Amino acid sequence: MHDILNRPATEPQTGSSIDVETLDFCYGSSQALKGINVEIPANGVTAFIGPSGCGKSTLLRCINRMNDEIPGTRITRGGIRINGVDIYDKSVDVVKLRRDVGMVFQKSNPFPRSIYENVAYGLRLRGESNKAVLDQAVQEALQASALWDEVKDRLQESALGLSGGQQQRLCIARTIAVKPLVVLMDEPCSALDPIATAKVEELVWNLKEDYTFIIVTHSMAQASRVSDKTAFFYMGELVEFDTTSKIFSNPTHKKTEDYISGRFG
Ligand SMILES: Nc1ncnc2c1ncn2[C@@H]1O[C@H](COP(=O)(O)OP(=O)(O)OP(=O)(O)O)[C@@H](O)[C@H]1O
Repeated sequence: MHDILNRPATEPQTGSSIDVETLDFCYGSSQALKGINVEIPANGVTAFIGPSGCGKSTLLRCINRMNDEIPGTRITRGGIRINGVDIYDKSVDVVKLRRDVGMVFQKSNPFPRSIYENVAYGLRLRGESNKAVLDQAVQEALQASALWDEVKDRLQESALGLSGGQQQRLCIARTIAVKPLVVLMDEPCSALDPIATAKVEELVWNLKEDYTFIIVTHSMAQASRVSDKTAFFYMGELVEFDTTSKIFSNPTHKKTEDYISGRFG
C-alpha cells in the first residue's frame, strides 16, 4: 500500500488536509499564482471559484503535480503539504502521489474498454490480479458512485456506450477505486445536463466523509449546493477563503461580492 502522504492505518480511510503555503507559480515568465496561502481541511468539499484565467485550474493541478508535465512551468516560491508531507520534495514519487490525489476532468474520459475494466484499471496497474478482490472493488466503487444499479448487468459492455453523465460517474468510480485521499475535480459537470449534474453533486456530497474533494466550478449555484468551503480567486491571487455560507451570504471583500452577484466574470 502507498503511504507517501502519511495515510492513516485505519479503515475506512479518511481524506487529507492540504496546506498551500505562499505559493508562486509561473508558466515561463508569466506568473499565474501569486502568494497563495490556504489550508484546505480534510473530509469535505472545497470549491474554487473566480473569473476565467484567475488560476483555479493551475492551483488544482499543482496539488497533484500535473503541471510538472507542462514544460517551462515552475514553482518560484512556497509549496504544498498534504498531511504535512511536502509533495514537491524530491523523495516524492509522483506516480504514487497521483494515486493518492486523484483527478476528474471536465470532459469525461473513459477508456475504450469495458465498464468493469475502466474501474479495475488502477487496481490492475497496482498489480492486483485476484478476480474476487477486483470484483469486490469494482462493485464498491460503482456503488459509491451511484452507478451500480444502472450498469450491474452490463459490466462487460463498452464504457463508451454510457451516457455522458454515466461516463462522468464512471470516471469518478475509476478514481475512487484506488482509494485516493484527495479527489480533484475540474469543472466535472460543465458538459452535463441538470439531472446528471445533480447525480454527480449528490455522490460528491455522499462521499465527502471519506475523501477531501476540491471542485473547480463556474456555477455559483453548484458551489453553494455542494461545498463546505469556498475559495475565491482573482488574477492569480486568493481573495477570500471561508465557509461557503459566509462567502455567499456575507463576503468580506467587495470583489467577492461583485463576482458572486454576477457583476463581473
Ligand atoms: N499551459 C499553459 N501555458 C501557459 N499559460 C497557461 C497555461 N495554462 C494556463 N495558463 C495561464 O495561466 C492563467 C491561469 O489559468 P487557469 O487555467 O489556471 O485559470 P482558470 O481560473 O482555471 O480559468 P478557466 O476558468 O477559464 O478554466 C491564465 O492567464 C492562463 O492563460
